[in-house]
Amino acid sequence: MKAILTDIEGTTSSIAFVADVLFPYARARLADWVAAHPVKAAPILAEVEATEPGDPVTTLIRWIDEDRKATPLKALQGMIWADGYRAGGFTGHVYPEAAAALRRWHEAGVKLFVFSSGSIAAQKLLFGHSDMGDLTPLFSGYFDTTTGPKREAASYAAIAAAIGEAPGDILFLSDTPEEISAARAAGMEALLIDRTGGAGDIATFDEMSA
Ligand SMILES: CSCCC(=O)C(=O)COP(=O)(O)O
Ligand SMILES: [Mg+2]
Repeated sequence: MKAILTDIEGTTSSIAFVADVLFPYARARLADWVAAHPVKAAPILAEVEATEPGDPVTTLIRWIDEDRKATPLKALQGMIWADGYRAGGFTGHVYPEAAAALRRWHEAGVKLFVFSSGSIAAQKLLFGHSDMGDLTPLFSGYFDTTTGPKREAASYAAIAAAIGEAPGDILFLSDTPEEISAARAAGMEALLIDRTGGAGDIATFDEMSA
């Protein structure tokens, strides 16, 4: 493989970290953050209101509870999480074996990229302030849902074009079967990871180096 494209939640990082640390942090601070940053918040609130008429703050809090992968919500969450990372409130969870594999692949000359529903800013924060240290030097680029939905093949075709490699030379890793299907439909190699040891192709990144 010339490049590896990885998902975050459930793949490099635990679902529990996102659900039990990141989401509650943003949920508890969302209303105050919006009030304190009216200029940054305005375009996000307008986009939310255009999607769902009503009070956008109430909508955003419901979207967090529903784990909606909506681009404006993800942009706002990333801005709020920045405060938490910078204040040392938490570090980004990355499985030790995933961090080791990413370092190994980078060393071997494989280009590494991220594709997550979390905003690009949020991706850089998680890997930049991770339990395993600053992993951002390992990555050559980041993609989020501004490129396209993760369950649509066109998004993976667009990423391959942006990376500048043929889809068949790119390996995508994710814990979500619909994302794996979309990547394969675009011609990428793809492996489903199931960290519970269930029905995935792999359970850890170590199985890929075997
Ligand atoms: C980028 S950190 C925040 C994770 C997040 O908000 C999210 O929705 C993760 O989804 P993924 O596409 O990485 O499974
Ligand atoms: Mg995931």
